[in-house]
Amino acid sequence: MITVESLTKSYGGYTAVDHVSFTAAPGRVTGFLGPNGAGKSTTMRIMAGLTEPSSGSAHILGRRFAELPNPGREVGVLLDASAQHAGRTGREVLRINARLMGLPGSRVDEMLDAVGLTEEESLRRVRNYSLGMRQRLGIASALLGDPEVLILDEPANGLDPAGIRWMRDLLRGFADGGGTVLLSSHLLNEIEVVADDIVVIGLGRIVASGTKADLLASAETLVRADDLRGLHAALVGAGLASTPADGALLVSGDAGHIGRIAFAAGIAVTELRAADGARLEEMFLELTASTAREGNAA
Ligand SMILES: Nc1ncnc2c1ncn2[C@@H]1O[C@H](COP(=O)(O)OP(=O)(O)OP(=O)(O)O)[C@@H](O)[C@H]1O
Repeated sequence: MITVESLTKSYGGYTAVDHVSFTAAPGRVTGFLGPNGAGKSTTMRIMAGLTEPSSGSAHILGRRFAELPNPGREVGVLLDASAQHAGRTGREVLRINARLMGLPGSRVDEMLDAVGLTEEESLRRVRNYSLGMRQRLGIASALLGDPEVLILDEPANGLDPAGIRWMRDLLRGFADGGGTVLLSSHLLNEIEVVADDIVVIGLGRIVASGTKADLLASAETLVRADDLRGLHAALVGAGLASTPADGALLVSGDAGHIGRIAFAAGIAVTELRAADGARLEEMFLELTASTAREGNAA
């Protein structure tokens, strides 16, 4: 469990994180979504004890990071995959971390295997790793101590589609085993495929949070029919707002009501479903645009 309460971080006069509150629950993958510069990394750095908050708190398993008796055994953190020692081999990086945590050397092989780094790759120096390989190594480091909580900042960066799928399965398995996963991304699609809960941040403030199902649920229904014009007229005639969109209509009304109006008008419907994603995607696009206007977009 991660609990963030009214967390605020100011740099000079600039508030990078502004009264941020949310929880990430065990057994669930929580996606931390926001455009570039929204405050995701700052929030996660505070969670991992690397940055002091100006006010508010972040607790992992009920304690601040600095108060955790053996942090690596309780929380696995991946903040910047490129920050690993470039002159060491991947295997050395893991071996040193394992020793620091009092873990047997066999754990290193288990983790290399779990993240799909081969024996030969593990003997290369990290400076010669691709970004995707660094991410895998970073995830191996985070998992090494068999923690209950994972905090991963943009772990999908640099992974190819097969790698993203692998990571999704890995995080799903971790959460299904009772673990807490918080992962950040600036890409809605990345979060959408893996998260159970989503926290959206923009310009340092939480702008939405909830289950993915709730956030993706839309008040609108998408409907298609061969006679789209006729259906549009019938819906508008019945007092519903109907907007033509890409060979379909987006209608503010529930599917049953729309189906009955179509039936009464003698129009065969070819598709009728909740217009998923629209609300979150729109909100996220607006956020990205407003951030870009502030000149913060990377
Ligand atoms: N040490 C610092 N000094 C001054 N400003 C900072 C510092 N660290 C972060 N910021 C500012 O705080 C804001 C939030 O940055 P942060 O790295 O947390 O965003 P992010 O959501 O992780 O973005 P990205 O997706 O680009 O990684 C940015 O405007 C950034 O420039």
